[in-house]
Amino acid sequence: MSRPIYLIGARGCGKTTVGEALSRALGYAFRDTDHHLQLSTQRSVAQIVADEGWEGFRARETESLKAVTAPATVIATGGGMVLAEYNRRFMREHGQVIWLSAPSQVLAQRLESQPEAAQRPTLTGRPIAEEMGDILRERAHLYRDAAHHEVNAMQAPERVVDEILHSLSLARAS
Ligand SMILES: Nc1ncnc2c1ncn2[C@@H]1O[C@H](COP(=O)(O)OP(=O)(O)OP(=O)(O)O)[C@@H](O)[C@H]1O
Ligand SMILES: O=C(O)C1=C[C@@H](O)[C@@H](O)[C@H](O)C1
Ligand SMILES: [Mg+2]
Repeated sequence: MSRPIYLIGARGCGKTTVGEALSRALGYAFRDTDHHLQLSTQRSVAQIVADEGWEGFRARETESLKAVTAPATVIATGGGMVLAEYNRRFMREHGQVIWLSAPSQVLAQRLESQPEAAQRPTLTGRPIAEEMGDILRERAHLYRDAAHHEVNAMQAPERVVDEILHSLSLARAS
């Protein structure tokens, strides 16, 4: 059975972009936890947070992770999926976990050119470049702990896909 592949990392690291390409390369399905939540609640992240707070959003995010988990599926996770220990353990136990890693300045530049504020409401109230620095300082160890493999997300998306495929074949051979 082909175990799911979970892509983790901060906002803007390319989980959705790379995940779609990786799923095509493998002939896998593609799911996205933020998108699943949006469809199942008919609300954006910003609306859920306004209605239920971040705590409510995080609880729904865990349900979304479980709902999309299936064999032969590439799963793009929300940037904060690793905050809960339950989610980190769930992903490691159910599949292969890949961290798309890039410096905060690169992430901030990408997000500035495509903000999508309804899906990415501010986490700290600070300007985006500062926020991404704070978020990576807080979360880098969680991404590292959750991941089976760390991949350089500053390369072109097709190179990122190749590096993931390489990591996975090494993982299978060992
Ligand atoms: N490897 C890459 N090189 C250059 N630009 C990229 C790369 N990956 C993604 N991008 C661009 O960065 C932006 C964010 O990408 P994407 O939406 O895939 O990130 P994400 O990790 O899914 O973010 P979120 O956690 O908010 O869902 C998009 O404009 C996308 O085109
Ligand atoms: O980094 C985060 O905490 C988030 C990232 C997005 O994918 C969404 O899940 C939401 O905006 C929260
Ligand atoms: Mg995404």
